[in-house]
Amino acid sequence: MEKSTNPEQNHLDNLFAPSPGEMNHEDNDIEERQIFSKVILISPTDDEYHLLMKQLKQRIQENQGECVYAVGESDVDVESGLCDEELAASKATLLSLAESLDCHCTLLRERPADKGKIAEYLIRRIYEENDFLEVKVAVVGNVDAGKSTLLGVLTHCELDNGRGYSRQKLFRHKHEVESGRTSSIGNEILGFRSDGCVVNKPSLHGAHIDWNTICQQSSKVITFVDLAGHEKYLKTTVFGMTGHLPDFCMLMVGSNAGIVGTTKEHLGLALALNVPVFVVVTKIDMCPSNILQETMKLLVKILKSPGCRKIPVLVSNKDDVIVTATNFTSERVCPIFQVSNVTGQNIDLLKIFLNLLNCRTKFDDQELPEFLIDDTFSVPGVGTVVSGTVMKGSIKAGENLMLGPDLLGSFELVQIKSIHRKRMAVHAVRAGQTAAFALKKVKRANIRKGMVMVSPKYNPKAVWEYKGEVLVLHHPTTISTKYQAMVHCGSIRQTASILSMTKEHLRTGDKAVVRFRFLKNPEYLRQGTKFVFREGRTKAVGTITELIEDAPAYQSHLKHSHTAKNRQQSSKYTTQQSSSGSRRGGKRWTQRNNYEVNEKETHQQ
Ligand SMILES: Nc1nc2c(ncn2[C@@H]2O[C@H](COP(=O)(O)OP(=O)(O)OP(=O)(O)O)[C@@H](O)[C@H]2O)c(=O)[nH]1
Repeated sequence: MEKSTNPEQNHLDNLFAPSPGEMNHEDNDIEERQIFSKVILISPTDDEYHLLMKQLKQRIQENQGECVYAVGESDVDVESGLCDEELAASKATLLSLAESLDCHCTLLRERPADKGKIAEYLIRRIYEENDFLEVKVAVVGNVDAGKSTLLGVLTHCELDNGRGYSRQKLFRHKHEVESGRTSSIGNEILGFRSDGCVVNKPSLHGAHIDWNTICQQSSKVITFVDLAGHEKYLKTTVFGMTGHLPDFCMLMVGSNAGIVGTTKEHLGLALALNVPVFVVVTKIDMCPSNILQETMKLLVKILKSPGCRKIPVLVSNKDDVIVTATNFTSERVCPIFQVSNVTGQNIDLLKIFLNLLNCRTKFDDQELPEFLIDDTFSVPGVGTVVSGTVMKGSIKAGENLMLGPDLLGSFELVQIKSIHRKRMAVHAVRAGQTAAFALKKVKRANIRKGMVMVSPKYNPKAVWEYKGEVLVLHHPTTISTKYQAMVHCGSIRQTASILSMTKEHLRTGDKAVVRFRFLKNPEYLRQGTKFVFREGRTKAVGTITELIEDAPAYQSHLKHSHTAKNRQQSSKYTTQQSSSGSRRGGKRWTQRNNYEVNEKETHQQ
């Protein structure tokens, strides 16, 4: 079953909203024990069928469009499992339920039980043509771990030659092609149909993969945020982890090189930001088994250490994939894959795992809109374009939103000319989706990463100061007041100074409530947001606990802001020139109107 093209069928949101009749259904007539029994699907009565439908609908809604359903398993039965005939009858009921809810039902596996078998099915919503579920995976790991290569292999469905063939398809800058080293943030997409099959196909004659086709045919799209491995690009990597709001982190380790360079740093960052991690150990085709064993031993030791407290699980077959994927968000499980990009060993297991990953954050599209900007572009013929993530509500083309804060902390009303989602023109986007907006009458030079676009009803305010609960992950000596470091919070990246703290000094491992002040301009923050505070090897993480709205903008800051604004405006001319041909501006657009995010991000250190 492919994506639904029937408009009648496509009102899935309506379909998924509980109808009043259903809510009033006499659920109590059916004993709880009965409805949760393992035999309920074999031959349900009408009432039971309706209740099963309601339960399934709820599970799918709670899990953002899909769930794994185990037939023959139940908490209320003493013994689990069904015989073949019972499983077949249960499957027929499940298929009928799934079809009524416009979902696809795919068998994941059958496993032996106390009595007979248990069958696990993936029930996934069939989305309308331009809609799909989005899951973001940040790809981190040391230089040469094989990050770009694996992404090339996964998204272009072609194996590597061990000499950089696959990564050539992904590099975004000439110097990257020459050095073989990623320096910027890049995005790649892998689409899955509602039945779990991969949509991406090998590209003919090295052509770029067609995002439009992938998105149109997919029910789930995994966006990989490929982050640089080299230490000198750490700032870019931290920005990718905080600003691109990944659901999961894929930590890559070259089996022959082991846990070296930035590997631990990247793992620590993911743990600090509470992003679930899975590990992919590459190059197993060329690694002697004793070296592979050593790498695995050290990896497991680090993951189990008190700082990580993970439960490492080596994934070596489909059963392991299903168990780890279905327990991934809730448990401390850390799946480990051993793959070869050259022979393709275990790449299929990784794809099944990715297919089962689900978006971690629950977004509310009923609230007023809020959009976080993580990049800006100047597109010839289109104008200024901003890309980022819709955090709340839904946003339509033509809508007016408040854009800000500028260097003085003000917001201005702007109109959205048009919207792209994964390079496709769409009329609207909703919470949880990434998007690019073309803006009317706004100069690119006046927009920075970390700015937001929100509903005027929020009456948005920027703050110079905030308080946060901070944990120091590493500092060579002690941190005191007046200490300055870079704050990364969402897409915000600005130096801040410590004004006060609840302890006199902070050392590695210390916790305190710290009051920060931005040095350059006020920012739009939200309570509860996580942030990273770093400078060189010093690293601290925290959560914003209080926004100090009445903190003054000192005269010196105002002056600074004015000069910065003037400088920005004078650089505008150069930026616009560069966008119309020169490569120095860093963003060259090869295709008109093709302005979705991610492709080119030039911020290097
Ligand atoms: N034999 C073998 N070679 C691999 C494998 N994976 C990657 N390589 C090779 O390893 C080299 C480095 O791979 P990259 O993908 O550029 O590594 P990276 O982690 O993206 O490196 P940065 O972009 O610098 O962070 C390339 O020459 C790849 O062809 C593998 O599984 N087996």
